[in-house]
Amino acid sequence: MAMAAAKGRVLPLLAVAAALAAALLYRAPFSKVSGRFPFPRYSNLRSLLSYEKAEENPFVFAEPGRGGEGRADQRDRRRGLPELPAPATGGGLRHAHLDEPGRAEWEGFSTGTRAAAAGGITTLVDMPLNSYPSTVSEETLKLKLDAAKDKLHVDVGFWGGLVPENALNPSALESLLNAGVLGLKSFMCPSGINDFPMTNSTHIEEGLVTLAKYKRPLLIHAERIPDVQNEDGIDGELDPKAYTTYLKSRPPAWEEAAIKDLQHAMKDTEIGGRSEGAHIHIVHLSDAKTSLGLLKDAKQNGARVSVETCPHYLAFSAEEVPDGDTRFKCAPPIRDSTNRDNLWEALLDGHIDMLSSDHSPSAPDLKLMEEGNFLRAWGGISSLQFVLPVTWSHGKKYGISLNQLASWWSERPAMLAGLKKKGAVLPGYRADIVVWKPEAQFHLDDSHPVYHKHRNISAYLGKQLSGKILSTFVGGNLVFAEDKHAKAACGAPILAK
Ligand SMILES: NC(=O)N[C@H]1NC(=O)NC1=O
Repeated sequence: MAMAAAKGRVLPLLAVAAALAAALLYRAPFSKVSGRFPFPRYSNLRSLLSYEKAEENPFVFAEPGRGGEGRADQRDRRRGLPELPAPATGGGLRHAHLDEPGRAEWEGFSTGTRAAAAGGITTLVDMPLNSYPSTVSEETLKLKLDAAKDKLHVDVGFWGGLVPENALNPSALESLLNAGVLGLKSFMCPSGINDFPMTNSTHIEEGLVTLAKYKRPLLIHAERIPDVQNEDGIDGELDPKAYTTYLKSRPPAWEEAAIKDLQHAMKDTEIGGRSEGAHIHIVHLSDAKTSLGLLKDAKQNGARVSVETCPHYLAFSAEEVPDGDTRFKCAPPIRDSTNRDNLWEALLDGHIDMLSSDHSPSAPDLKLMEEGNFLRAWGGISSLQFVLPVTWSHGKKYGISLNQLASWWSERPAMLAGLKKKGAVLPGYRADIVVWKPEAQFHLDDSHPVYHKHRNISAYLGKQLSGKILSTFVGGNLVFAEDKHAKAACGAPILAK
């Protein structure tokens, strides 16, 4: 698609040209991370390029002789945006449930990637569950690729599933990894989807041995039903519409129990351990107390472990979730405001390594919005299009910088997924860029375009946010600008080699 479409009246508004992962001015604060982050490769990266700085620093994307001049065209830059030569790079990256094939009525490759493009996201990694069948074998990955054909508006990689059926079978896992999944994902509690059963610590420890050979990560949903439930646990008398009931049904003890169970597996990833070279990544941490403390200790002891949290844990608090409003139901749950502040602190201190959307929509009827039953409704937040402005809008109160945002949303997720040509603006990298106006406010009212399949199940509707996406480039192609998508779906599937 022609770059010429990027020019015109949008571009003088350019405030920040941010490859969300990339940077020309930034040193990632790895020194502040407790323990070692498993991939210190980008420790001298420079990040966001502000419009003002773009005047001083030519916007260099390509190596000379590789599809461009290697620097911005002067005339184009005066108009606000450099002409982007083809093999450049950067990229905001999120993991999300796109639900196709099999549950396309929940989301889909076309709707999900259009929402991503509109939200300034250039790369997604699709979760292995909520689609049917789950992505647990070479054959089921092939079904994913077939379902995604000609539907991708941004680049999409795939996590595979670690489930009891393949976990103890190294050749099955190898065939899935050889087919190109970027890593594996497993659950330590029921996943909500019958065809994606949970794993125990033996499955995880064995799976890690195979993953170590491939140097690809295992993402873990770390909640486990404790052997002994606390007396505060749910009993039949409590009102299922009350958010406090849901909170009691899924206390921090679930996250703690899972992480305690993983201690042996984490130790195995240390130098000299049985699965040295493997990497455990804890998805969507909510408990900022004991669970986070256990992870800090494991990192400090040399385990190869990282952890993410999600915008919904940073934007909302239990106190403000209205009773019966199941749009806010997710697992683990959104906890109280002190916990939220502690998550921000841990993110800023480097104890939480990165962010992820965990966009997990369903068909609206499964959210039981009329009944308002928190115990029976689908658990999952629908958010993909909004995660960048949400994090920015809320993070400003905690003093975050644009460069930190780029690190949490792009550099580190790209490292986790092993995407060597994404996550930075560097010669030879894919030209993945979002152009946005961080200070521009907008209201997510009924007239605001939403590209997810089901707008009404998102807890962010009605909120005032700041950070308007002006345009999104994927691999040098302008995929979204002036509230419109490119006609062609020019995103690419990403397979590990
Ligand atoms: N199955 C599924 O998408 N589960 C997700 N939903 C959620 O709230 N947490 C999850 O892991």
